Amino acid sequence: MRPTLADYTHIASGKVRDLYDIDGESLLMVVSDRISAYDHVLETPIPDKGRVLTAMSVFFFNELGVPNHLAAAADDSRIPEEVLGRALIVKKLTMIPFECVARGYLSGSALKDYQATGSVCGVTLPEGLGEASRLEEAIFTPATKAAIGEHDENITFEAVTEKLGADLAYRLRTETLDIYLRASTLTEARGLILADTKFEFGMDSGNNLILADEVLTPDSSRFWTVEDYEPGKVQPSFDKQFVRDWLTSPESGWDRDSDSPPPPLPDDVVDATRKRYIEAYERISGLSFDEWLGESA
Ligand SMILES: CCOC(=O)Cn1cc(-c2ncnc(N)c2C#N)cn1
Repeated sequence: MRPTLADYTHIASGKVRDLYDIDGESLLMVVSDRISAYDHVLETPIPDKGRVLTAMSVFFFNELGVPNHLAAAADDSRIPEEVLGRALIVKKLTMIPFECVARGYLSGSALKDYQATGSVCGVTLPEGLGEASRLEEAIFTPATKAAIGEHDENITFEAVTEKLGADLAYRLRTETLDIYLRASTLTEARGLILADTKFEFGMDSGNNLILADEVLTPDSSRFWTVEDYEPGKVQPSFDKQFVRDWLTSPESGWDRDSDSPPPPLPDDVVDATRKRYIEAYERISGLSFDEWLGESA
């Protein structure tokens, strides 16, 4: 008989994930079907999104072979039935208070910083770059962990060094870029560009650096298709473009610049988005989502 979520102590919530304490040493990371767009968490869930993103993290944790916070199998008996397939038992760590971001392409806040200063997180880039430019080599662009609703703030490697010391800062940069390079090579061979991604690390009781949080999911990364890649313009988001296009179409009746919340999504946008998440997982992992744990929504 599996426990229920009520048996665990809720300790934190993000936009789409919730964290529970199991026994002081292990946590339960629960991934919901919620989706965010334009800084809003939408009222319409995407069925199976939580299960797909959990399956993607598990695939990469296994594929990468670096020390990570997974503390049990995805079907461990301590995982409640209601979240089976979209929840993982993880080792409780002392989290490092920085987002460790690797970027192989220029987009988002990094592009804004580059356009303003010619550099990103103190890293000077060549002149003449624009939206979605591929960087000669991937860069480490750490950021502070913003509260919900706020944006992470890009900071310099020196600021990380000042806070954590040179050794740990250097290890974070090296680990982040190594994992990015390996993951982006794998995804690109399967037709998907990993433009950038965000890792979180923690320290265990043995003072070992451990890869934590979710890894290499569409929520923590930008994925574009190799086929449609065209530098110089905003690339379609592999997973969220149907949602973004509908929300900014006259059909939605929503004004992105207003304070009003986005309207509910139509079924066809929900279904197309659900299919994109599954496609991303199956193309990257080579596995069938039908084989993944839990009940399809
Ligand atoms: C609720 C959504 O926010 C997060 O999951 C971010 N977060 C992670 C932790 C964490 N804390 C201790 N040990 C861990 N293994 C982890 C992990 N992952 C705390 N916040």
